[in-house]
Amino acid sequence: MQDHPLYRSDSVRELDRLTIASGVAAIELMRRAGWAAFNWLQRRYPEARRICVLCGPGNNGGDGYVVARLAREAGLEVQLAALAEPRSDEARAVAAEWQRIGGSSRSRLPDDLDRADLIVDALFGIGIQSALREPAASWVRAVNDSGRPVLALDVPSGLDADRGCAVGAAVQADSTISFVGRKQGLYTGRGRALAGERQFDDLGAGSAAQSGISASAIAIDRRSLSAALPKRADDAHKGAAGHVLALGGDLGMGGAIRLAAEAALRCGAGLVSVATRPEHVGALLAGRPECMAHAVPEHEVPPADLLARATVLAIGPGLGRGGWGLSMLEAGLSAGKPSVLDADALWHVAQGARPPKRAVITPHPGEAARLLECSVEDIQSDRFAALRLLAERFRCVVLLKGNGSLIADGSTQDPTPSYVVDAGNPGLAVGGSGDVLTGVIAALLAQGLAPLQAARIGALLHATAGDVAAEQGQRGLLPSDLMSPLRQLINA
Ligand SMILES: NC(=O)C1=CN([C@@H]2O[C@H](COP(=O)(O)OP(=O)(O)OC[C@H]3O[C@@H](n4cnc5c(N)ncnc54)[C@H](O)[C@@H]3O)[C@@H](O)[C@H]2O)[C@H](O)CC1
Ligand SMILES: [K+]
Repeated sequence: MQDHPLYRSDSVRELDRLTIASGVAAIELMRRAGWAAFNWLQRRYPEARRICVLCGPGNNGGDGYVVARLAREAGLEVQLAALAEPRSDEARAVAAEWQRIGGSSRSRLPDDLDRADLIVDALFGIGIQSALREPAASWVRAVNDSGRPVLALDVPSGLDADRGCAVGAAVQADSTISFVGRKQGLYTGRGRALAGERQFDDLGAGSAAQSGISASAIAIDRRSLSAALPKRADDAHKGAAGHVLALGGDLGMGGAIRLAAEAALRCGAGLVSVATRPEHVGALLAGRPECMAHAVPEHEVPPADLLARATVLAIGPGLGRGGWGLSMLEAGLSAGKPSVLDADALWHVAQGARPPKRAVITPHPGEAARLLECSVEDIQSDRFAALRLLAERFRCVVLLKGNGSLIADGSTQDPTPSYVVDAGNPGLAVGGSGDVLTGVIAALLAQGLAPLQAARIGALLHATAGDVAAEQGQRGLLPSDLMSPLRQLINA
């Protein structure tokens, strides 16, 4: 599995401290950071000639002085502006090395920032915990307004490296190179967007695991897929891959349950049944005859023998918030089977319905806000904290959707790490995309994956399919466009 451990800033500081205690001088770490950043600069921006390095008062700024010196020694045209004098001994030392080779440092932002080929953001790293004060905030806004590519050192300045949010102004980076430990806040929410392309260098620091420092989360990407997918035996028969029963599709929302059912088929479920409004049965069978469709009129529930035959339930796509939807949900929950609860099923959960232990709930930030009785801003201001609260409250597997979806398992006593899906793009933020995800996870549950694994791999599969589909453009990406890449990836 290509899993990357992610850390909170305090753990990275501890690793930093242990590395220094092991005999690597702090200035040596800073020089290594500068070297790693300059090497990345040369690889990623080979055409850049005019570099503007912006240094802050802390050690992030120190990294910037090293980059400026290396760039000047390599013959690039380098301007350096310092927000304030460097504060630590090591930052002062590398600033002196910059001056020794003739480098100057102005205290005002260059007024020709927009003529730089590249801006190096060495203003702030993991040392901020609140909205940037002035003049830092104005410098950050000027950087973003310049329209020039930005290489951020360690963390885009202004971003909270633990929560993945920016309370005030924050740099929009083209790429970010982080040091020593990957910061969790760069992998989800706004942090994933602000970081741009991420690069990492451990600076030769000891591995966190060896130092007893535990990861706060684990990032999984498409390279994790093939090892984790359920394998199909050569003599497999359709019953071996389970039977998904999808419940939903209230009046006017027949497409949602169709998308979930088709995604379940495309991801290898052996049998897929749909229980939906009578009005949708004809169209559903015409469009996807591989499904079995059962009409559930008003005031009725899915037949007991159908619920008994299903191995997995997918409840929620187009379910609606009325009595019909609630009775469908209650019938499904009474079956006590591994279930995926999404969309309006979560609305009913917010009203008091309880997910079973072997459930996966898949709220987007708005649904999470309703479940936790807070605002969407609260959710997005610390997605990791929101995930833990949801897992603890509902005691099941939670998939918090969004840029860098998060997964945690609240059904066990011992806390499992949070998983971060390092894939996906804004093209997936369209109606129907969540219905497809519900079908994907249901298919993996039906093929025997445990709820946590089905949620992790299902979310990764769905996001990666979105990245494949987005190769033809993010705009106009329809959830139906995911079906073909899903089929390719599930057979990878
Ligand atoms: N282990 C590693 O990852 C390595 C880290 N290095 C670099 O060092 C920084 C962390 O340095 P630190 O001095 O602790 O913090 P910053 O450089 O981020 O700056 C903090 C600086 O900023 C001032 N400040 C704090 N809050 C605000 C605010 N809201 N508005 C304005 N100013 C603020 C505060 O006074 C501090 O002086 C890390 O990110 C790496 O880049 C090592 O060099 C390599 C190993
Ligand atoms: K920075």
